[in-house]
Amino acid sequence: MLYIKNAAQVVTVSGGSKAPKIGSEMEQLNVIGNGGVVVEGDIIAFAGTDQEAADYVEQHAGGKDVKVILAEGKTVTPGLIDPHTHVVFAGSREHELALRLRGATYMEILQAGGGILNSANKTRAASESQLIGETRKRLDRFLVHGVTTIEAKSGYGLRLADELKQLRAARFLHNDHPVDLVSTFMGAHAVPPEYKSDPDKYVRIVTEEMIPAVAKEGLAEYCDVFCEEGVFTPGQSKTILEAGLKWGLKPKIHADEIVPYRGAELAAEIGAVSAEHLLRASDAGIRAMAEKGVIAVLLPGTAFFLMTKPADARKMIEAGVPVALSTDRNPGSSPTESLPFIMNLACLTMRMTPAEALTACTINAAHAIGRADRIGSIEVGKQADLVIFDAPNVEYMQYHYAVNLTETVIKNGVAVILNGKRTYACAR
Ligand SMILES: N=CN[C@@H](CCC(=O)O)C(=O)O
Ligand SMILES: [Zn+2]
Repeated sequence: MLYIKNAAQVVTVSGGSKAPKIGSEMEQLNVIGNGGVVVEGDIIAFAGTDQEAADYVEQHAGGKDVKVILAEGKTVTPGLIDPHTHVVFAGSREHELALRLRGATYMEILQAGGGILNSANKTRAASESQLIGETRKRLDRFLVHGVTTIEAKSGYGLRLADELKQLRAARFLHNDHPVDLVSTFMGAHAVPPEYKSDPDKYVRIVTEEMIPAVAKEGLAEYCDVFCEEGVFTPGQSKTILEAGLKWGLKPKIHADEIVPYRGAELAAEIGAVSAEHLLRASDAGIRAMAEKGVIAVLLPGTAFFLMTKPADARKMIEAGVPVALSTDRNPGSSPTESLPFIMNLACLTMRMTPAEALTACTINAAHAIGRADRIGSIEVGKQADLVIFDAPNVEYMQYHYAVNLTETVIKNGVAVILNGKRTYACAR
């Protein structure tokens, strides 16, 4: 039995397990002041005031060993969830930052054969074990920032064997690392150079060869596509996502990131689980997403790193679109594992409130990856994924920005980071 004792705040984010929180619900964190949480095995057994928690422990411990973690002056939240990453790749692309600072745009770099295609070359050349080693370090960093579950997309293989290699690396790490990974197939991340003159042929390879192979091996739950001018058209994107659906892969879409391209509209039309980026989404697209309950996964770190205006989170929340947040961890447009910093940016650059930002990184993020029945809130019976932040309240977490306040991380009932120190065998 594990007893987190006397926290300044236990921020449960309860009440959203059936449907994502929208509008003013995103503000409702259901905070317990002077709270306690009790974990039995890997499950949350009790959450309430510390007095109630102490009574629960007395009544239920029954001679069992009780490990107590003191949380005085601290804030306890659900484990943070990142619903959009491209974490499995080889190498890095720091030279592109210098190019962009000298005036090149992200899309110009891609169109010249760099960007995603640069990472694809490195990922194709890497062995599965090399990919696992590089990705493991990134997962270690996610964990020290309080992130206990992430979504992970393929899309740096861009040919069958290498897409499968990425997804198998993700599956291996899901079983081998404390962070849980939920996989998405994104063979349609870019058109590889060998199909530059015939992108439709590549679309056919994605739909007729890659999707069936990924589905048959059970390597992904979702299918995603980069629907963007100069990458995949809305028509090609629809074809790919419908092929995914036929094979049981639920649709997600990179939409309206660089230019308005009717991606939000397409997400609503095909009933996507989520549409991601949305920096240039149209008003009609936002309305359509709200009507269909499509989750907006917003990535303010990407706008920050690409030095451009972020998505209009306020408009989306006011329209009733459920909003989630993510790092977008990838080597080109967002090389960070700090989801807490993304929450800071959501407040400081998109005017989300501290409460909305936390909802967006917990229960709404859980819905975006189909896990809201098990994670995303502190409720009895849910998986014991919890974080203790060295902050007296949620507002403080967003105010003391760009600093890692994560102190202790409980994953499946085990303190994998305890007072800032890893307790599991890790890469470094
Ligand atoms: N925009 C497309 N894909 C990624 C970036 C991938 C990369 O640059 O390597 C994103 O979500 O930002
Ligand atoms: Zn992305």
